[in-house]
Amino acid sequence: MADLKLTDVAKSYGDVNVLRNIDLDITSGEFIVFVGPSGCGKSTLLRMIAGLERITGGTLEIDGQQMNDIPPSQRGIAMVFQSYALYPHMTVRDNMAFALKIAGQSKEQIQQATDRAGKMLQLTPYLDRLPKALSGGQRQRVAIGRAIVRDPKVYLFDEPLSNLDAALRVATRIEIAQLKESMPDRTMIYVTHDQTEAMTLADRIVVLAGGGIAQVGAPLELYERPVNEFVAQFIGSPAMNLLPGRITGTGARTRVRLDAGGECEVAIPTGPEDEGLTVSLGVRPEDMRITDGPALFEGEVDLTEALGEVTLLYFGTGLEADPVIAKLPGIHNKLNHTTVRLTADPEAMHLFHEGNSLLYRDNPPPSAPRRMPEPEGGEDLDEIAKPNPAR
Ligand SMILES: Nc1ncnc2c1ncn2[C@@H]1O[C@H](COP(=O)(O)OP(=O)(O)OP(=O)(O)O)[C@@H](O)[C@H]1O
Repeated sequence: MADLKLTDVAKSYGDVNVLRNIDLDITSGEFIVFVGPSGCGKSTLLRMIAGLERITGGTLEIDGQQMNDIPPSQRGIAMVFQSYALYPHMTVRDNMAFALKIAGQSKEQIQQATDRAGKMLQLTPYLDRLPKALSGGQRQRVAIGRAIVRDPKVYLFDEPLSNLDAALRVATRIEIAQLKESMPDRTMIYVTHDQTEAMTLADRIVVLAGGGIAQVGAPLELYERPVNEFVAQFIGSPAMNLLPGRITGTGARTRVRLDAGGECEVAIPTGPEDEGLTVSLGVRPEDMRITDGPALFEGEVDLTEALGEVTLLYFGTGLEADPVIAKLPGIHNKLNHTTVRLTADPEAMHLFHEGNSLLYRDNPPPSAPRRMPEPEGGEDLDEIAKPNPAR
């Protein structure tokens, strides 16, 4: 068992508030991923859970026991760092055994634990090597092995794959997913900048922004039903297009006229009072397709990027929405500098008013935070994670 409960957790360094109002319930066995822009406090939050940073407000409980003042070694937690943090003069086995020796375990216990971890991580042939004789991926596996031998209740990973090249990243990501499957009752919390890691590893993603939580939810919930423009643009790559417009027809489906000229229908219900409301139409690049019929957007392609399986088309609109991006399956570099008409399915589009999704107006998701962070320190954060849309 390893349930974690964070209640109103805050962190400040002197006068600088880095995190505030963090409420989060993590259930035993969950794989939680923290994402958010650089400097939003992901590592700080992880380090507070580990006990490496003092919690300056609120409480952290693990299995019902308050942990604020419990030293890291007594929290039942192990942390894996981006930098591996291996002892260069010790063999792989000694690196993994180190914490167990300090804890006074017997030789047999240590041998058993390191053999087991070596086997789980396919490190058995390397147990007598020094870290310098290992690849980056193998070193990171040793770092994970050091955590495993201690058999913690909670694993914390701080960008563990970011020093690896692309192919090793994929291989090690899959190993971490398999590791989680082999330890279903262990809780894992993972910080990353990598969308693929977040989307594929997480049971739930926590999007941090502006010192607070913008949304918590299953990866596809955040992708399909973002609560606000910030989450909509943060999850998914390239980011969701946001096209300014106005509601011109209401009902079970909503009609929108875009400032750039196009028109479309969105499968989100609105009432007569919404007539004329200014909105942003959210369309993911991968949901756009070329049409001969009515278009929601028409423009000249400024640039194409053919990536093989998909082609990205970039359009300048002269509006705030620049550039509008479409992601089409296949190779379409001949479309460069041609005029293209684009549409998308009504079910695939989103509507935001003053930054917040109209989808949640009368029906806030349980994952949306109860209290929103106040913007602070001159950061332009007031559009992030507001309560449900005010009209
Ligand atoms: N010891 C410290 N003293 C003052 N400010 C700090 C200290 N440590 C971190 N910060 C600040 O706290 C904020 C959050 O830092 P943190 O490293 O947690 O962000 P992050 O989201 O993990 O960033 P990144 O994605 O770039 O790794 C940053 O603005 C950082 O400058």
